[in-house]
This record gives sequence, structure tokens and C-alpha cells, in this order.
Amino acid sequence: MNILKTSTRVLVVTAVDVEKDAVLRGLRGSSRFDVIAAGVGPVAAAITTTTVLAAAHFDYDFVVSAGIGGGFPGQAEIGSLVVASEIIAADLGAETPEGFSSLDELGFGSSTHIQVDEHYAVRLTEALHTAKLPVLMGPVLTLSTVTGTAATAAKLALQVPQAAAEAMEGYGVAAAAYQRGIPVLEIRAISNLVGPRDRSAWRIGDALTALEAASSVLMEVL
Ligand SMILES: O=C(O)c1cccc(C(=O)CC[C@H]2O[C@@H](n3cnc4c(=O)[nH]cnc43)[C@H](O)[C@@H]2O)c1
Repeated sequence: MNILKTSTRVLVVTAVDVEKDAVLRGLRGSSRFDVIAAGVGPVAAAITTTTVLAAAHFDYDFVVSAGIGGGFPGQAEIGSLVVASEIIAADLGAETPEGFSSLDELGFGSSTHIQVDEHYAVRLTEALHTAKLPVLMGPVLTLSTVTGTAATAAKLALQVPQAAAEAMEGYGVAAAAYQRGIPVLEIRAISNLVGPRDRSAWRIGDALTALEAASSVLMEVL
């Protein structure tokens, strides 16, 4: 019996060109991967990912949301990597006197948690660890507004106790992939800590270096 093994096709979705370039450097020209910069925020990410998936003349096997992100203090250090264990739309819901209520809790039936491909998330985390890159697997929050106060950081940590990182695109990318039944992963290279706004403390260069290294490992795993 002939078993034809077709090669795995992966769409990597970043927000901006510097992230895209870092991923492309790490992938070293692999033709199995397409990398796009879809814009900042969950809406741009969802629209662009949906458009690219619909226009492709083949089925992608994986969609990966990749870029820099904020690390929750005590969880993810600047320059480290976070692989999402789940992708959570952390501000999709209602504020109540008792705290945040998600769309699910409000009874709108739309999930604010999207499951990643757990098998490959674990394999990627292990491979990054083996490559001696500092890495943690944990929930990654998607927010439309970058957290800028200790109070909001504390509120989010209470809302999602194991929250490892926050960024602005993962849920949008994941929702587009989920709609087409394509497994999704999210990887964030930590440029700053989630908390009081101090843009001068963002280490974007270090994070992009980590993102490039992580992309080499991603190529080996998928
Ligand atoms: O400086 C600002 O006020 C500002 C407002 C909106 C966006 C930005 C970005 O630079 C975002 C770029 C990109 O980075 C991701 N990112 C990085 N750190 C965080 C974070 O702590 N919280 C949320 N997102 C973060 C995000 O995914 C954006 O695509 C700056």
C-alpha cells in the first residue's frame, strides 16, 4: 500500500512586520510555512486570518499566533517564551459589581476560551526547553487594551489565576482557525511585564531574538 505523506502546511500570524521578520529568520526559508503580519488587535487578526484561510487553495494543518507579549509577574520573565495552554478573550464580557463576567457566564453561548492543540503545545514547550530556551506553558490572555496599571494586572490574575501572558491577537487568530476546524497554537516572546505602564522598559529586541529562536524550534516540531 502506498501511503502518501503530504507535508504539513502552517500559517503563522503575527501582528507587525518586525515580528514577521523575526519568525521568517527563525524558519530559515522553510516553504511549509507562510507568515503574515495581520495588524494589531483581535479584530485585525481575525479578519486577516479568515481572509487568508479562505483564499488558500489548500488546507492549512496548523495556524499559529506568534509575537511579543506581556508576561505576568512571577510567571514569565522578560526574554522568556510562553506557549499557550489555552487562549482566553479576557475582556469579552461585562464588568459587574462582583467582578468580570465572561460571555459564557452571561449566557450568550459564545466561548471566550479556545483550546489549543494540546499535544503539539506540550511538544513545542518540551522542544523549547530542550533547546535551553526559558519557556512556560500557560493561559495566554487576549485583550484589546494593553494593561497599564497594577490594579488591572491584579484583576486579570484573579480572573485567570494561572495567566502567564497577555497580548492582543491570539483569540482573533484562534477564532478564525477554529471556524475552519484547523488546530491552533499561540507563542509569545515576553517583551515587558504586565503592570504599570512603562513603555521605556519594554525589551522588544530581546523578545524578537527569543521569537526568532522559538520559530526555529517550531519548524522542527510541526
Ligand atoms: O504603547 C502603547 O500605548 C501601545 C498601545 C497599543 C499597542 C502597543 C504595542 O506596541 C503592541 C504591539 C504588540 O505587542 C503585543 N504586546 C506586547 N506586550 C503586550 C502587553 O503587555 N499587553 C498586550 N499586548 C502586548 C501585542 O500583541 C501587540 O500586537 C503599544
